[in-house]
Amino acid sequence: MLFVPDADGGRGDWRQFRDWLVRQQLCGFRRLSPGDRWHLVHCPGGECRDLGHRAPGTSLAALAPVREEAVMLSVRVEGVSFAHGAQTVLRDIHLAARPGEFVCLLGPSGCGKSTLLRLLAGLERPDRGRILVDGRPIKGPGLDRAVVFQDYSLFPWLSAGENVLMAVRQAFPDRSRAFHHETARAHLARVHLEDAFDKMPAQLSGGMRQRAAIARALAQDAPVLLMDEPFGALDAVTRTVLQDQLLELWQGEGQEEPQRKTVFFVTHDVEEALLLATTVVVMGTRPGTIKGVFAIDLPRPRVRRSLYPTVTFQTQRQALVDLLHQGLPLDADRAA
Ligand SMILES: Nc1ncnc2c1ncn2[C@@H]1O[C@H](COP(=O)(O)OP(=O)(O)OP(=O)(O)O)[C@@H](O)[C@H]1O
Repeated sequence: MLFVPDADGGRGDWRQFRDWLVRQQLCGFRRLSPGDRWHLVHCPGGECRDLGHRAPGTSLAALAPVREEAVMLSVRVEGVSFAHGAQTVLRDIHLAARPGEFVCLLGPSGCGKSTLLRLLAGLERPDRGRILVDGRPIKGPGLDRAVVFQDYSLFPWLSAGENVLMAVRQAFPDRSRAFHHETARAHLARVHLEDAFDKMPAQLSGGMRQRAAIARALAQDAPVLLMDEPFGALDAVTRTVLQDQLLELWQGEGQEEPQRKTVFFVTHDVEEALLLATTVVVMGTRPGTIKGVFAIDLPRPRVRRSLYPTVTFQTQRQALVDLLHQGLPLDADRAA
């Protein structure tokens, strides 16, 4: 399942090839009608041309001259490098995500996952390269991107409900007070916190705080959701419950990917990445670079009890673990 394009440009399984082309910003994709096969769409000068269905093994050579803007890209990271003082943290990162893609950034501690997320959030600025959201270069934090961190995601001086209300007011400044309250309550109910509107963050458990933080992020109504190890500080049981709830919320937004939010989710947990992601980006360290990109074709809805024992899951898990440990002073077999 691992697909790292070879030097002469990507042969292999069609879906992997398709995803790779999108990531290289050579093409965009769309369904021409519901239930249709995916078609490759090439947009010279903004005018879309349907290149039809491409068979497995299509050579990139035939498409190599196609370098125009890709359609349907939600987020694009173009040649981003970043340093903290003399320490280069990220070097020449290229990434692209379609609307509704769930991208897990997976990598060892210190490889720059959180830094990349902070750059996507606009909390840091790249030293080189740029990041585009919906085709526009970002210049700082914006309402088009909601962020959930491992901690500190709620304002401690506001109740859970007021935290969510604040986001609703920002997203819908022209709507009525009643609408704001109703929407905030509805978002809390989506994460099963209907009774916590008046509770202060300090009165909530870690899992409840993160659910409230997710409710606040969803209330922002942003097309892009950035999550930095949101369940990292939680116990194993709460973590699995929240993973499932996050999947439900994300999938509940629509049957087709473009109707869902584009999610970037930082984790160092391989199983979490496989459970959640449509795409896993594996990062390497010193300095942070991208080692490989996996398109995760596991069926949805993903139910861990039936998914984990399958050969496909185990094979993909092992491939990710091997790639993660490549070049690290660890024995991959023992680490698995
Ligand atoms: N504010 C800072 N000042 C200086 N160096 C920093 C700062 N923040 C992060 N770094 C360094 O940048 C590198 C990448 O850090 P980052 O937190 O992005 O990694 P990470 O992959 O998210 O790690 P982890 O999984 O442990 O959270 C690390 O070497 C870290 O020490």
